[in-house]
Amino acid sequence: MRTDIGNALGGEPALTRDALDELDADVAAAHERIAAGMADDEFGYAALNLPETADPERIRAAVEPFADSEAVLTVGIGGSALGAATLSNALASDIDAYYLDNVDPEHTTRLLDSLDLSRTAVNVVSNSGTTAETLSNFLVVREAMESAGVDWTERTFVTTGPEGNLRNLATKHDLPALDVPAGVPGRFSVLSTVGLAVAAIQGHDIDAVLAGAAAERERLAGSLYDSPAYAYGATTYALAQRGALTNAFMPYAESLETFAEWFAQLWAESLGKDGQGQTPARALGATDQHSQLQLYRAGPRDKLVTLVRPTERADRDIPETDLEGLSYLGGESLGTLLDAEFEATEASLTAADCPNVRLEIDRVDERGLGELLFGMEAACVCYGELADLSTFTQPAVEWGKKAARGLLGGGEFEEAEAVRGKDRLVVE
Ligand SMILES: O=P(O)(O)OC[C@H]1O[C@H](O)[C@H](O)[C@@H](O)[C@@H]1O
Repeated sequence: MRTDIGNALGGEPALTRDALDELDADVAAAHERIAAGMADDEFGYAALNLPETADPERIRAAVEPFADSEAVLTVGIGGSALGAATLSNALASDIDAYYLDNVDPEHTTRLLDSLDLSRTAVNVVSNSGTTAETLSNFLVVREAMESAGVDWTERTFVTTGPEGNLRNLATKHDLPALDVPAGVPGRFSVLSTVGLAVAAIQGHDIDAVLAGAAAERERLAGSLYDSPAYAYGATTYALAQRGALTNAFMPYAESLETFAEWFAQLWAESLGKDGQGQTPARALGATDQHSQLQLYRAGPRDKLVTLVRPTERADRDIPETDLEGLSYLGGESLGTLLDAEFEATEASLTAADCPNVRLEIDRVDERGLGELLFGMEAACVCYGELADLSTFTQPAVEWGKKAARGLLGGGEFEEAEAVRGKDRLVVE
């Protein structure tokens, strides 16, 4: 992974060389903390050890019974779905991957009606084993399998922590079970059983994903000048301090669209606390040049734009044409055009003094994805250390989970009851 920072903000370099050197001293301290956490496999920091500690053999062995599937359906939400979806949506496979994360009944019904459940592997993923959306969706899927005459116990495996309803279910029905490694929060779990099982079923090279991540891990050092991951984490933090409170994450590759979703969870849930954080916005190049870019370039000066691209891709020529005004396109390729759009957006942002960061990998393949995934995780942890945040907790999300359970009668939650309907304006 390469990080290339366009360091303008409102006409001046946002980060002078002196400011960067000062920041670098803080990065050295942050790295010391991170390295100590990794050495002790502390909660959260343990995720940065996954390139070494994940066991691809074990993952492949666990999913082997499902190799004959024509599709794999993951039931999970948040960090229990987005990592796997990032990989499966980035890489082509003959085995289709589907995700049930939301509990939208129309979507669930439509999806289940479209699948041949007798040829589908079902992967139920929940670290806690208690998440209402996941367990509800699982019960619905199980019923659909039974109705279709499919023995659900033959086609289901779970990925979960040591305790909880899902673990009990796996034990009761003797389902194959993969363990969520200890100390790895959901949004940092893509390089574990949670993110890699689907990729393994789809025949992707999960060793290469881990090798890409390991290469980026090797480059974590006490200086932002030596580590593309820390360079990204430290400069996004410093730019946020200077007012760039939104980070528009804009890959120039259709295959990385879900990556932006995964990034949004990582950034929002890890860093959005104590009145701090940087709002992740999801965009896609070149499509969103024709919609969101107007705001990024000319709207409030509270943003940075992260442009992401592979430097190599399978290309496709644009046919020659004698259509008037279009001859400049003939003989070019779609890839050349996309690259020109990328460079033009970068120039456009720089010309308007909008900070922008370029992240590049060689290719959208297993290795490149491993680099980018690990790079963003390490960047996020670095940002969290610099901002003195508890990167690996999500109290605001827990509040909502408890409230939903309380409102459904699954437990008391007076705080939610107390504010229901408070200070609202209803217009009918
Ligand atoms: O894996 P689970 O325990 O089901 O949790 C799924 C998701 O639940 C919550 O929303 C957490 O904030 C997420 O970080 C987590 O990924």
